[in-house]
Amino acid sequence: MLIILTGLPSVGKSTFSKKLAEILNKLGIDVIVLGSDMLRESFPAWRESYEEFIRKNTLYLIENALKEYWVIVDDTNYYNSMRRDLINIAKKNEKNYAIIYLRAPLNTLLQRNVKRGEKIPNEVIVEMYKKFDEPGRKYRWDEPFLTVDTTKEIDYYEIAMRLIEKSKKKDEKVRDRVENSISKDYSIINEIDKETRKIVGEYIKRIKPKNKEIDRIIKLRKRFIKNLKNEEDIDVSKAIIEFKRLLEEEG
Ligand SMILES: Nc1ncnc2c1ncn2[C@@H]1O[C@H](COP(=O)(O)OP(=O)(O)OP(=O)(O)O)[C@@H](O)[C@H]1O
Repeated sequence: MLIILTGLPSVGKSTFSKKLAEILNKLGIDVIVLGSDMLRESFPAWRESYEEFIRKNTLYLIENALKEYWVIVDDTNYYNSMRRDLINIAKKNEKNYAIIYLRAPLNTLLQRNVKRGEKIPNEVIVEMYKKFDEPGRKYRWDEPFLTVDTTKEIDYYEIAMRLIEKSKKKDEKVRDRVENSISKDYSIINEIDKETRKIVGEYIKRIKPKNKEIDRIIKLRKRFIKNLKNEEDIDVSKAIIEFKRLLEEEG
């Protein structure tokens, strides 16, 4: 299992990793916490030119560890491309993965950062906060398994149990198949949604109903789409015929 943490500096990723690893270890799971800071801090000084080496070798370490152990990635994983690289490692090795998004209000981050000596200037955190690529906002694959507010009490035991539960589920390939079929259903409903809007438009033009009746027709269409979402194996043409019949009968 690959646990991908993401969150801004000072949100509490290292604290969280350590505590979660301790609980998982107590529950009998061999787990290692890895992050790019391990390599970064092994250089006596920081240079931009080291960053590519650090990135590549952190991924290399993670992939090798994942073959044997659970891995918690203690990194900011600021861009969704970083999370995607990690997910690809999990998939390649047929392991489950879970993104855990740690969050806290900006003020809390700044206060914690000052308290630990402001190694990163507060202005940098403010800029990062503004631009942070929140997990799941753009892509479904990037959706967090859990979002943890680090200003509240964290139930590590509950989190560990949920991760163990997830690790027992079928591998990512099966999950991908399920996700693909969900997105297929979604695009079918979209198509029916568009088509029924057109039908309603033409119907209204033809019949010229009063305002009150128009409202009822609009509601009828909405209800039809809503009910469709609970159905399996939706057929576009059958659904359109059914909607036209409904409109003629109840419209
Ligand atoms: N849940 C929490 N409640 C209160 N303080 C916390 C919490 N988690 C972490 N802290 C404090 O916030 C500071 C930053 O924590 P930590 O090093 O775990 O953050 P981080 O997200 O790993 O930061 P970075 O990305 O810069 O390494 C530390 O001083 C830590 O004691």
